[in-house]
Amino acid sequence: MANSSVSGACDPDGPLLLPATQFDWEAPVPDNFRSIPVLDYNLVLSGVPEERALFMKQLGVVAKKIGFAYLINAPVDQQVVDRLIELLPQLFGLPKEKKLAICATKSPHFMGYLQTGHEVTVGKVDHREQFEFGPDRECKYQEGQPEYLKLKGPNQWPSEHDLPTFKDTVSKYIDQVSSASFKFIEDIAESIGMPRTAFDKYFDDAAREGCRIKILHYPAMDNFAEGEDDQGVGAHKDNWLTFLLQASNDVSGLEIQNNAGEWFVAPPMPNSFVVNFGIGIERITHGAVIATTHRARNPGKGQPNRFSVALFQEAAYTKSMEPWTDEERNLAGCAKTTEISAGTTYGRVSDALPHSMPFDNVGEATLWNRIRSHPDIGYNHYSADFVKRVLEEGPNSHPLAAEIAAKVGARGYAQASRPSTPTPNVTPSESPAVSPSAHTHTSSPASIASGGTTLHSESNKSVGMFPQSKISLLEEKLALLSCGDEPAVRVYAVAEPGRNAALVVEKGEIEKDIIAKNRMLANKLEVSQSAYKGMTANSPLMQGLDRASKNSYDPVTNPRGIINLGTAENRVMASAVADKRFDPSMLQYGCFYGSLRLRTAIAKTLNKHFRALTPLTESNVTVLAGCSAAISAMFSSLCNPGDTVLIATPYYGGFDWDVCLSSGASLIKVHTAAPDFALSPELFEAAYAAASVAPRVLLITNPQNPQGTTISAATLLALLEWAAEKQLHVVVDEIYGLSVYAETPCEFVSVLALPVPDPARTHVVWGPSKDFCLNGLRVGACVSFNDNLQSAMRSIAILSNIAVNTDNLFARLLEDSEWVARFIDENCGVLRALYERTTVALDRIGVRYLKSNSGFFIWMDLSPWLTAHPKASAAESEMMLWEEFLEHGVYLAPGCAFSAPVPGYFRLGFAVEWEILEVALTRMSEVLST
Ligand SMILES: O=C(O)CCC(=O)C(=O)O
Ligand SMILES: [Fe+2]
Repeated sequence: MANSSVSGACDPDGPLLLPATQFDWEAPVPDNFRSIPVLDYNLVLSGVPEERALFMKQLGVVAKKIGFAYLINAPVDQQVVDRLIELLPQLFGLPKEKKLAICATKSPHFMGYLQTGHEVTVGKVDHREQFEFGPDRECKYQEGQPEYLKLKGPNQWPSEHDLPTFKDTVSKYIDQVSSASFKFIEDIAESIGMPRTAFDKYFDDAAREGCRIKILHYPAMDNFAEGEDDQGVGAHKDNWLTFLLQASNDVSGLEIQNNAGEWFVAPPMPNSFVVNFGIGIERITHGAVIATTHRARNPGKGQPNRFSVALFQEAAYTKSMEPWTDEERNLAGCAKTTEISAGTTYGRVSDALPHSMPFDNVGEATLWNRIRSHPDIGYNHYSADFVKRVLEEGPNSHPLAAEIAAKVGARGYAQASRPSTPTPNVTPSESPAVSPSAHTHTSSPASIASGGTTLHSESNKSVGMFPQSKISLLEEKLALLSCGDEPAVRVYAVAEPGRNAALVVEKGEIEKDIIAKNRMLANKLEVSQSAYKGMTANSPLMQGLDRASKNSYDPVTNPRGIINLGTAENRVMASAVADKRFDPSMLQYGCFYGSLRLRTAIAKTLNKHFRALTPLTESNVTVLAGCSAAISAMFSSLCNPGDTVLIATPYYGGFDWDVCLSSGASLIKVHTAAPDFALSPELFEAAYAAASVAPRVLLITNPQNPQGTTISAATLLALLEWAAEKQLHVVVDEIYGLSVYAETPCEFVSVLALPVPDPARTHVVWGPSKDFCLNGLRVGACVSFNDNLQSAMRSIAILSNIAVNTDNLFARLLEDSEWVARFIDENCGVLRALYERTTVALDRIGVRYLKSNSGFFIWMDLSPWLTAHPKASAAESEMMLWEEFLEHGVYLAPGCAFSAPVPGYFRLGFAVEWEILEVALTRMSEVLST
């Protein structure tokens, strides 16, 4: 019996195994193809029409002739994939009792662990153990409804303690690969000449929530019993669309059968997915897309174990899998390529969904298949009648099939064939007993994410558009909002006719409710409310940085990557700073609020370059690990929880964290007006008068971010006078104070250079992140003549104190005052040149922007381009445009990240090499010209 599955395996004298990357796309695909080609998704992501067309042509060949391909550069975060791969040996290495504690036999949703011997393909036991996970969701099944609704439900996770980050990693993996697969199914339609929406009708919201994955472990044959074969999974076709991750780079196992009936190996290819189509797609496309038979073999003796992760996209359970009608196909000129006969194509076997669908819908067919593979789970959780029908259908080699057949009274079952390999050793304790009592159905509460037309009634308000693939995430958030006795906020995620879902919130005292809910949720997590706010905040600045750094542009190695113009970093002058080296001897604690040496160096530098009216000494400076820490220490020292801080919009969104999180204070946003966003005491006076809690601090940034402009000395003085009258503290963040490239000197005036009316209440924050390209160094200085404030800040500096080496390094840099002066000069020259070149390009595109003189931003008004999305609100359109830029490889910071008073503004950071900036500007103009 050994190796019986190998018959028909690769003929060593057969055609050469062509390296996948050299696949000859022009030649007709021979029936006896011996490799599968590589599809590069960058051809789609590049946005270049010719490349897209090439991809579609190649995918068409794959769809019609091969059924399998490697897909590289899929829009999936490689770090998530790598993390998952890293976790797999630990997952399967969990003690047996921990794995069995989340055994799938306990789950009506077939979620969880299945040990070897519990799956059978074409009459033989598969030698693989597996975990099945899906999007975490409530089960919507209720008594009396079709049983297949029970298939979708919550996961059984290994505990966070046993496997830290596993749940998060798998959830992200499912989310991202599902999204990629939903794009890909549209690509498949396009590749065979159908509209991209041709498959849409086979999906519903539940299907689009995300796909299931099977995490698979194929043990090497070392411990196999004598005579056992190497069937990891027997020959089969998949159901619909599979994204397979071959997670062990050094061991093959997947084998594919070509159209001549021969088998060949598809070796692992790092950083790729193997995609393949199932018989569902084959059926509805009338064979225009083929489903190809494949199998997996266990690694031989002495080889490493093999891991893989299969993500199975499924059609909607509620739909029937009716093939495309003739009209649908004729419309797109899609020829009827192959007549599909039941069960077989090209003489290949199929162990999946039958081609002729004797079922009302996909859900029933899926449940049928699942129970056929796992009659024990069927018996534990589904009606005896359904299990009986499945078992009566034909032979079933599951180790418990005979026992279950007897219990449900399946007729004729005695004739069923037994496994052709030794029955795996299944002890009762490993295989949770088939208990008749488990037949009682537990009805789960209805999900809050109900669909339906009532949601669009007058009383509802749409508050956001989200890709459908994100609905499950929304639901999670909404479930949080709505938990408690009575849902205080009724929120629904519903599909819109297009490709987005709308989040609908019923009118009501939403703000108040959310605050109350947040308090409750913070209590539940036993964290403070401000920490909870931080934990749940999700700024585009963070998201953009994350996405841009994970797929960062490089002209040689990643020319299609994202160019980051959104993050406030001066990268253009970084190399000029890099030759200032660290002193490695500084390994002991230093002064927690900055060494005397560093504080002195900072004081001297600011005295000189900010032209301080009253010279600073080291006693006026407290240093922390970055300006966020400095601002946080300053506001924690100035404010009590509940205090308020006046701030003009647009402002650097990070203040939401820096100012509020530790202090418990909140921001009162004072809206300025486009196009110049000017500040005035009157503006603040109005907000002051309207505030229910008297403000305690006025926070100003100068030079301004995101505007890239300076505040005139006259305006500053007027603001300081007004604040002094009100006894407000004024904090001026001057972090861009040395990056002033204005044509006329003195366009920037530091508050330290002014005769301030209330010196004890006037404070400055400065650090080298921006002016010296040292974001990563983490140095931030609180500058103030107020001794009490200094001691308060120094007392909490230990919570985020500067590293000694950093302290030393930066002190040495500043002490080289000639170098500092030269650097500032050179930096400003470079910034000026880049500003000019960038604005010339923007003028050419026709983009309006605020004229800047400092920092390294251009605050662009892209509102004329928002009208491209008539159905969405302006704020939604801003995010859509943002997304479009990202998809075209440019990250710009959207105005909402700065609480911009009007939608449609974007911040462009131009402190990058001109060659790169130029590429980014071209990409921008491409987006704006479509
Ligand atoms: O693990 C593999 O390589 C193949 C898995 C597979 O084909 C399946 O589970 O459907
Ligand atoms: Fe498969």
